[in-house]
Amino acid sequence: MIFEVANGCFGYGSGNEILRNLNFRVPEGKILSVLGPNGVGKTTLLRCMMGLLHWRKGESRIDGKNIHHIPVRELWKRIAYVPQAKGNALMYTAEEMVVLGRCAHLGMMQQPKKKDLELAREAIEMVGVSRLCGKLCSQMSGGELQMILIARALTTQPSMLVLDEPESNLDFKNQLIILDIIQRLAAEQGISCVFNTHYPDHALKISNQALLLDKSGRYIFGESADVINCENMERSFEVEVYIDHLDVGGASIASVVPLSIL
Ligand SMILES: Nc1ncnc2c1ncn2[C@@H]1O[C@H](COP(=O)(O)OP(=O)(O)OP(=O)(O)O)[C@@H](O)[C@H]1O
Repeated sequence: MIFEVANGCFGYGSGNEILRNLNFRVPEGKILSVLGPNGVGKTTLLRCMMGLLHWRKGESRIDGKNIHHIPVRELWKRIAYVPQAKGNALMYTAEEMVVLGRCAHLGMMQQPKKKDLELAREAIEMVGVSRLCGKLCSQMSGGELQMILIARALTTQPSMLVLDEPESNLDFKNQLIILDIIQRLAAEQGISCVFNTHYPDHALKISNQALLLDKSGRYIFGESADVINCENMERSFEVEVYIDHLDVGGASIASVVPLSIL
């Protein structure tokens, strides 16, 4: 599946445009990271991309087709969204919450079948949180709920996974688990992934492409290593940035360090 935004413009209500003339494409099996300062419009961008908010101008396309011309159920079979883990801790157990990922695949009033439950359990195992199966989401920590929401998205078996700051709330190990899952889904199953992040190191580690927003409404889109450089990061975040590459066991790992406020 090829996902595309053509001339996307958005502002809330009658307010100023916060996203202006966005043009980018996510090819099948590629990973796009979205970066930018707090409040610049990253979550808004994800929501516009998926049609949860309407572009003022422009459109989102899947394989060349405006997503608003795709039936809703069909769309949510193809896209799975992991919102930030806050405010949606309903009275479901972890397992029930993850099975909800199968909703778009079930008919009206249809109960999940054995296969749906198996897929849910596989996803729970994949993210390594089987111990949480019977626990109520309302009684989970932010990080635990985040892992469950990611499992729910995997249960959908989407063509594209959209994640809003998937590593926030997570400890080092769980951050690596999630980054590894995203990389494997893309490489092994051709699933495209788009994720917002405040960790440029993570973007450089796993994303093929990056989209960097700044508060003036400008953006830079391209290969991650070209976009996430000192000059662009300094202009977007208004901080002095140092980028180093650590040689660890023959692998080069990028480290992006904020030095001082400009
Ligand atoms: N429903 C809304 N109505 C009006 N303005 C909104 C609404 N939701 C968000 N905004 C504003 O739009 C701007 C972009 O918000 P958004 O949540 O997309 O930013 P973000 O880049 O994801 O931020 P963060 O990094 O802090 O999560 C912010 O100024 C925010 O206050």
